[in-house]
Amino acid sequence: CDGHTHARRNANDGHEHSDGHGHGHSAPPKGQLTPPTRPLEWGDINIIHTTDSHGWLLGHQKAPFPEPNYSGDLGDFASFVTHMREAADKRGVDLLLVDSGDLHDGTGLTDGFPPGGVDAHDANQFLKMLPYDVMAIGNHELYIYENALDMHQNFAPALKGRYLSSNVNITVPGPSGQNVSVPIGGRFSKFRTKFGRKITALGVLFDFDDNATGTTVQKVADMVNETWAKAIREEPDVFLLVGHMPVARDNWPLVFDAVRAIHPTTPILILGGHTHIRDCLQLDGRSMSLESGRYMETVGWMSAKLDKKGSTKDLHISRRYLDTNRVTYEFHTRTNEKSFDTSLGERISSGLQQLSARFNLDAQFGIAPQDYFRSSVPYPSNNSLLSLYIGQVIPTVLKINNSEASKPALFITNSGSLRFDLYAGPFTRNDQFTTSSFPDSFLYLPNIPLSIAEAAVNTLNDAGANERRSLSSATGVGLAEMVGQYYDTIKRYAKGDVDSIYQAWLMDMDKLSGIERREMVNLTLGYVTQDSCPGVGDDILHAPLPFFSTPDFIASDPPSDVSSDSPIDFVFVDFIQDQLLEIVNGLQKDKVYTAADAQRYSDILASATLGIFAEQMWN
Ligand SMILES: Nc1ccn([C@@H]2O[C@H](COP(=O)(O)O)[C@@H](O)[C@H]2O)c(=O)n1
Repeated sequence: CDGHTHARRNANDGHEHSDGHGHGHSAPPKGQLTPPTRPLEWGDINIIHTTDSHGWLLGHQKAPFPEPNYSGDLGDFASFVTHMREAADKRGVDLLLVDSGDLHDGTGLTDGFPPGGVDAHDANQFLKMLPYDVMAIGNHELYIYENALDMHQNFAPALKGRYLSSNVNITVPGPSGQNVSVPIGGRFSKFRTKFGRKITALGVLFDFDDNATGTTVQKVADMVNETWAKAIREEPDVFLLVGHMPVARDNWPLVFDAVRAIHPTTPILILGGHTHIRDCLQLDGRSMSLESGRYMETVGWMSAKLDKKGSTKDLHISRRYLDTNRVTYEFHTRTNEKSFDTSLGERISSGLQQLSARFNLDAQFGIAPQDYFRSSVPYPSNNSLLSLYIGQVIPTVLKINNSEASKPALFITNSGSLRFDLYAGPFTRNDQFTTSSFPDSFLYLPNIPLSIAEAAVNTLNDAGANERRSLSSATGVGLAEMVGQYYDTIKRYAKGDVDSIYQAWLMDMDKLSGIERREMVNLTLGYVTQDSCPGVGDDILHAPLPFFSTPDFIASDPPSDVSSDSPIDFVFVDFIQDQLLEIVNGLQKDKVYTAADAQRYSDILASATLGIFAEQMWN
């Protein structure tokens, strides 16, 4: 792809943001946002969909495009929902608000809690203020038992049976003191809409296997044969299949087929998530499956015109991907700057600001001298976030107060742990969490020959490169076909590792329209979606960011003056331990390494490294 761009990157001056001087935490100017041109299509059942919000409730606050596209906060979203509900009432149609999970991990609002707190607990109080009809559990609710317990005890009850975990349980002390395994939320929900339509809803999680001890995830294939069979026997007007599972290349067809076996023509609306992409497909003419991106960058819209029971005609179903900003929201609710805000919206916005202040999220570690990008610049390069992280941040920070520091070391991490671009200007506590949110530990295997450590990095990445080729929508290879071929890929997928799918999506949009669209001066940078549903899905026409392929695993430069058979410390993040041990064991036969051989390298957690680096180097 070409790196150069006419499409706007910098909202302040209308020109490409190239060297990154002086762009910090500033409110995006509304006048620079492109307004939509097409009203939404309404049906009898309409759905507003969010997924994978990961704590991005204060909106995206950086100035360079595409960030201003997503500058609306949860309060703005709440005002949008209120106006849309009123519009639905006026039309006499139903409007449902649905979320597909992953509320945890991603910003300071969720992860910046003080000692003794629980991830996302405080931010979730604001989500509870929205009138969600159905929410489903995500894998990020399950990495840590305390988070899952908090969802079970303090979040699910607010949804009154509509926080759904059809295949996810938690073990808790029962009334008689013995441990019992119970659904984290509801198994399924049957309810009537405001205008009397019967809905049967489920909340399904993909086959995730990296969940915390004390939680269980039943395989989707087993779920459809058990509990669930009862839930679908009776015919509703609409099946609402919500779940933290991508709409393509996963197990939705199992769930869909189970319903279709009993109800061949009942409308089935599927709202998925997890891979962070915008996507839509139709499993048949009376169904639609929608996935609505990530990080509150996208609000999905689906509308279905219902016909007579038993009709075999194709249903009229539409979808749209909205950018989450006030210009979009005002356009679709026919409001303006004065009439848009609701008291609920204002309460949520100011409450989130107070939470941000309480968590000290604006505290500054240092001033980043330039932008560092995740995938819109080549790796390695001077403005690659991956290069900065593995080349400078990790080797510098992990050597602090470390008795191992004098020994030669090779550092490796998964690129998926870096979740967001790092912009020039003040680098705050919130930026630290958006860029690297996981409190993962650094472990090491001592005395690994340098050549074995380097070969392990290459082997890990070979699996990743194959995977990306397969996942490109241009080839359309399904997950099932990949089993056996890329066994390692499947294991990573089951751990929740889907970054390569998001990266493949970015690669495709750059390949298909990047050069031509970035030449168009009237377009701002943003997502360009090619899905397989009819018509154009994106609400706003954008130019895609340039995309450069990056490895799934990044390693520091090998220590200098060390021969290839010299022993070194092989330092890695614990999230990749299982894969790494398996590969090291495949590459050498001197010793079978197990988890017991992996020692703690540093007390500093991954989520703290960038802040420590910024304090030392950017002041
Ligand atoms: N402890 C963890 C947990 C996850 N990751 C990374 O996050 C990705 C999964 O997140 P989704 O939002 O895509 O579900 C996964 O690909 C890992 O790269 C991590 O690094 N550490």
